[in-house]
Amino acid sequence: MSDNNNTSPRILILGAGSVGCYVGGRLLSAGADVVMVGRERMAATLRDHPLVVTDYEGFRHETRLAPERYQTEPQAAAEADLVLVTVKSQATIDAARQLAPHLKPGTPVISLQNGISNAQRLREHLPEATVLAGMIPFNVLQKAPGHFHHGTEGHLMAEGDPSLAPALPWFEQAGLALEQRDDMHSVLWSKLLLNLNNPINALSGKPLLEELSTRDYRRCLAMAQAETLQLLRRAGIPTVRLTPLPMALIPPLMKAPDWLFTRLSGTMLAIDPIARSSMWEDLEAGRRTEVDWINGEVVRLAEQLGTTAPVNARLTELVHDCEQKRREWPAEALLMALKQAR
Ligand SMILES: NC(=O)C1=CN([C@@H]2O[C@H](COP(=O)(O)OP(=O)(O)OC[C@H]3O[C@@H](n4cnc5c(N)ncnc54)[C@H](OP(=O)(O)O)[C@@H]3O)[C@@H](O)[C@H]2O)C=CC1
Ligand SMILES: CC(C)(CO)C(=O)C(=O)O
Repeated sequence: MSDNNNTSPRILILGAGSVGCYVGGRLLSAGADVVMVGRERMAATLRDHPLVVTDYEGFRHETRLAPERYQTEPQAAAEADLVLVTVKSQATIDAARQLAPHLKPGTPVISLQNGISNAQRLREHLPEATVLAGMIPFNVLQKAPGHFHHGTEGHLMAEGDPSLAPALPWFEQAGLALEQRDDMHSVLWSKLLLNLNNPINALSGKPLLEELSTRDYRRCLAMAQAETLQLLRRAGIPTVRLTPLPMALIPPLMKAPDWLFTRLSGTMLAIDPIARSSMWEDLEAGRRTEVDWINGEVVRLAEQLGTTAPVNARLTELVHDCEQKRREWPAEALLMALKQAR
């Protein structure tokens, strides 16, 4: 039972796939006024199945969605008091173009996406909205049709703005506290350091837990992260701690032998054994991936600094190759390919 006596602002989620349905389902569990906008494929799933949201701490909420709660056209954005954009980075510009004709001026729009530049790209196409960068740290897995499971720890973050005030209690009550930050650029780069595992996970073809339990895959990740940390230092971009360990200590942890890694990694390895990265899901579905907005951001940062990022550039190429022709990379072969790139 909600102890929030206020009327919920209308929260519209644009691009309701894994993250959008999970966040939407949690907000609905608190009684918030949520409309999700996504594809007919997902709308059909949610007509046939209840929306179930669960988390690693035992939370479960199940609801039969009224048809108006999951729509396939963006017109409902006209009534929105807050928009959460949860499309993949390759779909950001299209999403902005779809929102633009409908939004009331000043509507807060949070990019709840991976990558560095999504909020800026939304801002360019939504000049009258209040676009805020956001960050979702945890893994969401569609365990069964319509069942979205939040498998790892961490809480939502977004750029602070007074326009968020009416929505924040609803996030809190939904168990999805949203922390307002004034250092989102650092937060996004720190999340990106973790997302450098996405291409390695996608290329491995293995669940996250199995991939991260393989030292040579972790060595690949350490190489990509060390290259990025060096560039961030040169660019004067500080990192923030999103895991129990400071970001700078993650590459040495990744390189550790299995017995030491298992002992030191603690909650970082508390991952559902079937969970995969969102990039693996794109490759599996034959879709273009987000690699240009993950490793590609590192390559662009290097270019701005007048240098190169060969490990991240090679990972980008390998993922693009896999988008054309699917193959799985054994750990040793991937490590060799990255060492040759340096
Ligand atoms: N999944 C995860 O565990 C995590 C994901 N993230 C990040 O969150 C973001 C969302 O990821 P995720 O939820 O996995 O992605 P999904 O692909 O599961 O969800 C996005 C959905 O939006 C749909 N879509 C795209 N464009 C539009 C549009 N214009 N109108 C309506 N629907 C649209 C997509 O359909 P279609 O595919 O047909 O285009 C897809 O169904 C990404 O940036 C990701 O990196 C962050 C942390 C964890
Ligand atoms: C949570 C995490 C890091 C899981 O890989 C992710 O962001 C993703 O899959 O895109």
